[in-house]
Amino acid sequence: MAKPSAPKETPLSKQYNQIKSKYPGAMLLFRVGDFYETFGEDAIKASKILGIVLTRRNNGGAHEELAGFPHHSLDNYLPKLVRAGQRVAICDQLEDPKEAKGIVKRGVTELVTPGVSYNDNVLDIKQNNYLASIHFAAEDLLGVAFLDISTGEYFTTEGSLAYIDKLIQGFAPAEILYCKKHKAKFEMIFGDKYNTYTFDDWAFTYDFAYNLLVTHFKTNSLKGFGIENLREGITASGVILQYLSDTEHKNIGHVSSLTRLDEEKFVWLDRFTIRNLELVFAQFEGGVPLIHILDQTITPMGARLLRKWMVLPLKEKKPIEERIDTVEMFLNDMDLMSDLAQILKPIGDLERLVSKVAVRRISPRELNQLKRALLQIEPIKEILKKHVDQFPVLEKYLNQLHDCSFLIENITKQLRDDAPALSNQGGMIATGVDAELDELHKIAFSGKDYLVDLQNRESLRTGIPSLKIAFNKVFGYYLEVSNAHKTKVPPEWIRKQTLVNAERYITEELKIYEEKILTAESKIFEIEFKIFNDLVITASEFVPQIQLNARVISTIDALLSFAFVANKNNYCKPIISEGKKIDIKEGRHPVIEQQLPLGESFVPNDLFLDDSDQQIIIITGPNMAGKSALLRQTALIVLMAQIGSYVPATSAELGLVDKIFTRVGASDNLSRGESTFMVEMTETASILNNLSDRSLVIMDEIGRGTSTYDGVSIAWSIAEFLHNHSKFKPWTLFATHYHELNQLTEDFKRIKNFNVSVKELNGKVVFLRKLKEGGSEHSFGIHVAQIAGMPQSVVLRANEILHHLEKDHIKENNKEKIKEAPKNNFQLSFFDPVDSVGEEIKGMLNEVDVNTISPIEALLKLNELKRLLQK
Ligand SMILES: Nc1ncnc2c1ncn2[C@@H]1O[C@H](COP(=O)(O)OP(=O)(O)OP(=O)(O)O)[C@@H](O)[C@H]1O
Repeated sequence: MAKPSAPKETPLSKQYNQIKSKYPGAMLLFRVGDFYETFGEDAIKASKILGIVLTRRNNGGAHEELAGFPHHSLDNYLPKLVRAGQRVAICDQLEDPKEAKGIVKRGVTELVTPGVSYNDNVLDIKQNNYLASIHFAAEDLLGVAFLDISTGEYFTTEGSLAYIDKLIQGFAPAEILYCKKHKAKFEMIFGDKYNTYTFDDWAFTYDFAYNLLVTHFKTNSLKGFGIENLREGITASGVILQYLSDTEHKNIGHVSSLTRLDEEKFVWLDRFTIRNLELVFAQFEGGVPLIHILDQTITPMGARLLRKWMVLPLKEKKPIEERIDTVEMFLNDMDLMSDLAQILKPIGDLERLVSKVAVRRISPRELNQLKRALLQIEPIKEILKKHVDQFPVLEKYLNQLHDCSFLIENITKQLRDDAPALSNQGGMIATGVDAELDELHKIAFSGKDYLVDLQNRESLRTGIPSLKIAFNKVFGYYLEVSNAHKTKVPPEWIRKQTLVNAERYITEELKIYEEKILTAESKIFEIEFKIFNDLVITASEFVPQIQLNARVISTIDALLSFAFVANKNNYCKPIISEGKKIDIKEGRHPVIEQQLPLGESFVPNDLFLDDSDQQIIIITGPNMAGKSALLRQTALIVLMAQIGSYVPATSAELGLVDKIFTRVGASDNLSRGESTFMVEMTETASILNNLSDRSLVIMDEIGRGTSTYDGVSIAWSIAEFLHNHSKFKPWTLFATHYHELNQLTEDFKRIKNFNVSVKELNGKVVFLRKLKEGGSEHSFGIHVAQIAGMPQSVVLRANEILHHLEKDHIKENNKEKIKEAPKNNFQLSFFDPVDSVGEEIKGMLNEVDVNTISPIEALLKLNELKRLLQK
C-alpha cells in the first residue's frame, strides 16, 4: 500500500509550524490577510467551540483541517475560546504585507489564557479573574500566589494544605499553575475542575523566582513587601511572572506590589464553610448566595472588593469597628448616602481601565471614560471634607485620593469627547492640538466638499438626477448611475463595475481628488495615532495614583453598600467585643428572610453562647423545623459582623471569632456524589485537631451518614470532646435528630438542650420556628412524608410501625448504656426473633438507614414489610 505522502512544506506552512511549536498546548490563531486561520487539531476544536465551518484541504497529498474567521471578529470569538478553557496564541502579521519582501513576518503578540486576560468579554465585571500558582514545597507546606492581571492585584502566602485549599476555594482562580511532577497530587487535592498549566521543576526554584520578582519590581529585595521570609510564597509568585513572560505579557507596570495574605489577620473559614454557608455562590441551582443580598455596590470594583471581604473576614477588633463605624456614619446621614451614590455612578471600572492604560491597551473611548471617572474624585473629596471633623476615620480616604488634574486637563484638551473605540482610524484628536493635523483635516474636508460640488456639477451637466459619489476599498471614489440613466453617461467616464441596478464609473478628476484626500487621511491617522499614544504614556505615569483612587473608591462603595442593605433590610449595628460570648437577640437568616413566599414572615430567634454556662447547644426538632437555618444564620451573623456589615437582628453582642468550621452530615453531600461518610469523618477530625480559643463550630446532623448507633456514638463523643477540650472552649451549635444526645446535659455542664418548636394541632404539625430551651421527642419525619404527598395508606402504616418501634425502643433503650458506652458495646434490639418473619423484618430494618433513605425507597420498603406481615 502506498504510504500517504507527507504534506509539502510551503514557506507559509514552514512559518506556521515554527511558530506553533513554540506554544505547545495553545491554539494558534494564524493571521493570513484579513482572516485568522486555525489548522489541524486546532481547527477541529475551534469549529466545535465557535460553530464555524470546518473545511479540509489537500496539502501535498495529505488532508488538513482548516477553520477561520475574519480578523475583525476576534473580539467576538476569542472570549468563547478562552471561556471554553483554551489557551489561545494570537499570531499577527508584524509588517505591512505590501512592504514585505518574501513571506510576511509573523509572530505571536499575545497568548490569552483563562487566567490572563484583559478582554471585557472574557472577564466578569463583578468578579476578579485570578491566575494562581501553587508550589508544593513539602508534605504539608505549600506556597501560593494569585494575580488578577486585569486589576494588578497580586497576593502571596504559604501554609498548610488545608489553608491553601481554603484560599483556592475562596479566590476561585480561573487558571492554576503548578509543577508537572505533582500532577497526581494536585488532582487528588483540587480535583480536575480547574484550567491548569504545568511547568517543569526549574520554574519552581526559589532563587529563580526571587530574581524575577526583584527585577520586575526594580527593588533590591522583597523586604518592602513584607514577604522576604515567605520562601514558598515567593517561589509560587515567581512562576506567575514567568508565565506572563511566556504568554507575551511584558507590559505589566500596573502590577506594582505583591501583598502578603496574612493568615493572622483573617478569620479561618474552611472550604466547607465558604460552600455550606453559601457566601459567594449557591450550592444548588436556584439558590441565592449571601453576596446577592449584601451586594448593592455601584461600581464593579466595589463589587469585587466585597467578594474578597466575604471570604476574608477580619479578626481584629479595630479594623472591623472602623468599617462598622463608617457604615453607621452613612446611615446617620441619608443625604450623604444618596449624594455619594450619585457621584460613584459614573465612575465605572476605574481599576480595570487603569490596568489597560498600563499595558497600553486602552481605547480612545475608554480613555474618555477614565477621564469621566477621575472627574468624580474632586466631588468625593468635597463630601468627605465636610464630614471629616465628625468622622476622623474619613481622613485616611481623603489623604489617599488624588485628583489627577494634570491628566484630566490633558485628556480634555487633546481627546475629542466623541472619540471612537479604535485608535487607528482618526477622529480622536481635538482641533488645536497639532498644527499639521489641523491643516490636513482642512484638506480632507475641503476635498470632501469638492466631491459634493463635483457630484452636483456632473449631475447638472449630464442630466443624471440620481448621480451619487461613494467610496469603497476596492475602487476608491466612484460615480454611481442607476440603469435608468445609463445612456446619459459621457464617453470620458471609465466604467469600473456593473451591478444589477446600476453602473459605477471613475473620472480623471475624481482620481486626482481621491489621491489628495486619501493621502491626507492616512497622514491624519498616523499623526492622531501618535498623539493618542503619547497621551496614553502620560496617563501611564498616573497609574499608581489612579490605582490608589480605585482602592479608596471601592472601599467607600462596599461600605456604602452595607449601609444601603442595613437600611433596606432593617439590620442592627453589631457590638464587637473581646469577651467570650455571643449574644444575638431576634436574629434572622439574611437570605431566607428575603426568599419567603408572600405572606410568610421570618421568625426571629435569640441565641446565646458563652464559655462558662452555655458553650455547646444541642438543637433537636422535627424535620423542616428550621434547625439548619438557625445554625447557618448564627454563623452568617458572626461573619457579616466581622466583614464590617450590620447584621439581621435587633441586637448582637459578638465576641470575636477566629475560626469558623461547618460540617454537614455526609448524606447531604453523598447525593451530589461529592463526599462520603469517610470524608465527612476526616473533615470532622480536622476540625477537632484545629480548634482555637475563639472557634465557632457548626455541626449539622453529624454522623447521619452511617447507622443510627454509630451516628449517635460519634456525635456523642464529638460533643464530649468539644466540651472537655483541655485548652479551648469552642462555641458549638449541634443540630441533630438523635434525641439521645439530649442526655449529654446531665453530665456536661456547658452543654444545653434547645429545640425548634412545633405544635400538633388536630393531628397536624404546625412549625413555630421558635428556639426553646429543652430537648424534643419526635422527628415528625412521617409528617414530612405526608406533606410530600405520600399515599395516605403508607403514612398510616408508617405511623403504626413507628409506634411499634418506639414502644420497644423505649423498653430497650437504657440511658445508662449510652453513658457507659466506652466500656459497653451497646446494641439495641427492636424485634425479638420470635419467628422467621420477625427475623427477616429485623434484617431488613437493620439495613435501612432512616436518615438517608429516599421517600420512594421508604415507600417500597414499607410495601415489602407489609407484604411480609401478611404472609
Ligand atoms: N425562622 C424561620 N422563619 C421562617 N421560616 C423558616 C425559619 N427557619 C426555617 N424556615 C423555613 O423552613 C425551611 C426548613 O428549615 P431547615 O432546613 O432549617 O429545617 P431543618 O430543621 O434543618 O430540617 P431537616 O432536619 O429536615 O434538615 C427553610 O427552608 C425555611 O424556608
